[in-house]
Amino acid sequence: MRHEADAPMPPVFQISGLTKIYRTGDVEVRALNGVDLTLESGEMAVLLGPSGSGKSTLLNIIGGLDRPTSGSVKFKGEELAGANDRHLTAYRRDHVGFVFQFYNLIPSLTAWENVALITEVASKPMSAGDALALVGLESRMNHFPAQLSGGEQQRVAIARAIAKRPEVLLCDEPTGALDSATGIIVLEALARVNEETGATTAIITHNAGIRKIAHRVYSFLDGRIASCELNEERIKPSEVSW
Ligand SMILES: Nc1ncnc2c1ncn2[C@@H]1O[C@H](COP(=O)(O)OP(=O)(O)OP(=O)(O)O)[C@@H](O)[C@H]1O
Repeated sequence: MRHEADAPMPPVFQISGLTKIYRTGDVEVRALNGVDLTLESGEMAVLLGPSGSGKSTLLNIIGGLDRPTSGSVKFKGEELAGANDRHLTAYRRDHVGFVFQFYNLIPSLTAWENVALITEVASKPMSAGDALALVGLESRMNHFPAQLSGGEQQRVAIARAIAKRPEVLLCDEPTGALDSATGIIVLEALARVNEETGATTAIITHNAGIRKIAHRVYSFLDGRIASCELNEERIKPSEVSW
């Protein structure tokens, strides 16, 4: 007899046949066209592909910000595709941290206050200080965003995203606005967060040089997955050639 404890853990995300069609008047855009994709617990995945290939659409759907037209999105075995607004809001609040290209920090609050704003409403957060220390900003906690570089502001945004201890960290072009040296520091922060918190991490990028820091790379083309590679050997962000 099989005991429950022996049952294999479902992947964090199991996505199959995912389609998203945007309709504006008579114009139809098939942003995703039958995507199958898996993300295992704790893995770091890079999503690569040209502009318009569907990467952000996929990230928004797995983050519960948008709904597919058809197909299945299972989060730890639970179907999200037909979830109502309330369910999706609870899912995002409890499980998902987002990092975007632009940091969206509140200018009148310090780094610590920007993070603490989130820890105040989360159920089992780490402290704002611990979250900022994880991204190497312990000495900048009392600075306002205008007193921080772009890379430091992005690290505050990462601290804010992970302070509630999400199981999933979704990053849409997190280094898109940064020069290479700063981008590498931000990737180092993401790799450290992934290792130390175990958050399953997906990073969208246009920069193919970043692919080798991931466990797995999904390449998008025209709303489909053109290829999926597993990296047998990963490189450190400091070894990325930009
Ligand atoms: N809200 C929307 N309404 C209509 N079309 C949309 C919408 N969002 C995205 N699209 C279209 O869907 C397609 C996929 O867009 P998506 O943003 O997912 O691509 P992407 O790979 O993330 O591109 P980029 O790298 O430029 O961000 C594009 O043709 C885009 O114009």
